[in-house]
Amino acid sequence: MNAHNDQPRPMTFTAAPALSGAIGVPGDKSISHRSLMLSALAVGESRVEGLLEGEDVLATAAAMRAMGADIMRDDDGIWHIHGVGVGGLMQPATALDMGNSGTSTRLLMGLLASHDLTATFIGDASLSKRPMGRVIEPLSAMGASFAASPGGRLPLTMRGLCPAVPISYRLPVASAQVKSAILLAGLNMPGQTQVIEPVPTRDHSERMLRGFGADLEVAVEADGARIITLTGEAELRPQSIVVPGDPSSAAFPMVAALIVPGSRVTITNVGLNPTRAGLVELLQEMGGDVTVINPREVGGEPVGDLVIAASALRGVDPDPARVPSMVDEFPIAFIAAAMAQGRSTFRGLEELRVKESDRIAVMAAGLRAIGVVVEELDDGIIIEGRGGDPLPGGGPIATHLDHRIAMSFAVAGLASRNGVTIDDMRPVATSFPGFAPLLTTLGATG
Ligand SMILES: O=C(O)C1=C[C@@H](OP(=O)(O)O)[C@@H](O)[C@H](O)C1
Ligand SMILES: C=C(OP(=O)(O)O)C(=O)O
Repeated sequence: MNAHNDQPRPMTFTAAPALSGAIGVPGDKSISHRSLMLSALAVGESRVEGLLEGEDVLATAAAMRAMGADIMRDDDGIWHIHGVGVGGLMQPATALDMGNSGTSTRLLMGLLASHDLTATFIGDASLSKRPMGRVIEPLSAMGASFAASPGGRLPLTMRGLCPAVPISYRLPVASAQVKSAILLAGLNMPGQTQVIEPVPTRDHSERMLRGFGADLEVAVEADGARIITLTGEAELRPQSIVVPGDPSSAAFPMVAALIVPGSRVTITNVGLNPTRAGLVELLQEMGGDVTVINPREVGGEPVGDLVIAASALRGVDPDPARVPSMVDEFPIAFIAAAMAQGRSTFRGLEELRVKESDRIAVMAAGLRAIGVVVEELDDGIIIEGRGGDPLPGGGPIATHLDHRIAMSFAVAGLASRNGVTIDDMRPVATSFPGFAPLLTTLGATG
């Protein structure tokens, strides 16, 4: 968004002394988007504490305001949202600028598909390359119509239909964004909307829809497939929401603490929903000393504090079945693998090619640039671990407008001999404002 209009902001991260201290990370991005969207559909005032104030979430806030919700932040950092009721969104006067955010785009396409309005979605160069056909297809079956750029991409204009037609849809790709788009569309139509997910993906939409009072049921089949049924013409009640810290953001200081010798770091208030916690498990399997303390529930989500101590890591071959539970954490997991003893083989990662960047190709190029031996596969990567030897370092790493690439190589720099230069740190503001200063509070030099 606006940060992308000025000049690239390169930065070099260098070998850090042992990291230490206790930190918190900003609010969960997925839950923050959904908090704003669902609050905007409830009649009355909702209150959100701990909302992620990153560019992606601010794009969602701006879109909801443009369609009639009253959204303000008070001086204590609490967000207050006065919703318009299910079906009450207004025609936006101008194009909705989704910036870099796939979640904003796909969830809002769903939300608007069952409203009698026309909306145009635009985004930055990264978002404009990402496939929207995966939501256009089911939403078209519900009656919405689309004029998209070639390949089903942004900019696109959609015309919603009210009343729309409920569908039963089996997800062809494991995607919480597609699942959520369909469920959000289902709120404003008569009858039952059903999504069948063969592989479970993050379930924040289900938890939160229920929390706001929607009639939503989940049945689990013998083969593990989940059948989610939402009854439409829902009435949502305003809520008071506390957003837990984002496990996808905690991933970066977590790996930093494991790979910088002598480190011991505590990260408080981290969301540990099992559909999101795959990285913690993977790092433990690699020999990482990661302990969860004070497990508790915050706002309907499991949360805990993580205590991490530097560890000698071992290579892994993770089961592709766990990919959805850590889909955004692979770039930083690759950095952990680069420091481990032995080879790691990651497979089943084809979805990584359609994130903010092609995360397989971009990570492979970046790892090579800092002296790691890798082999890129169609659906993954093989990484030859350095057995704890510092990474040689180098750069500048091309981040391609991808926040997670920038943060992954920043962490690599902390365990490098000669430092790692990132070509542009601006994208980090989409999900983790304050990332570099937070590393500095742990003792990193940048
Ligand atoms: O639903 C969500 O909030 C998200 C779902 C995932 O995307 P996919 O549904 O494309 O896997 C994830 O990569 C993204 O960061 C957030
Ligand atoms: C893939 C991501 O987000 P989005 O799809 O919302 O752009 C991410 O944050 O890693």
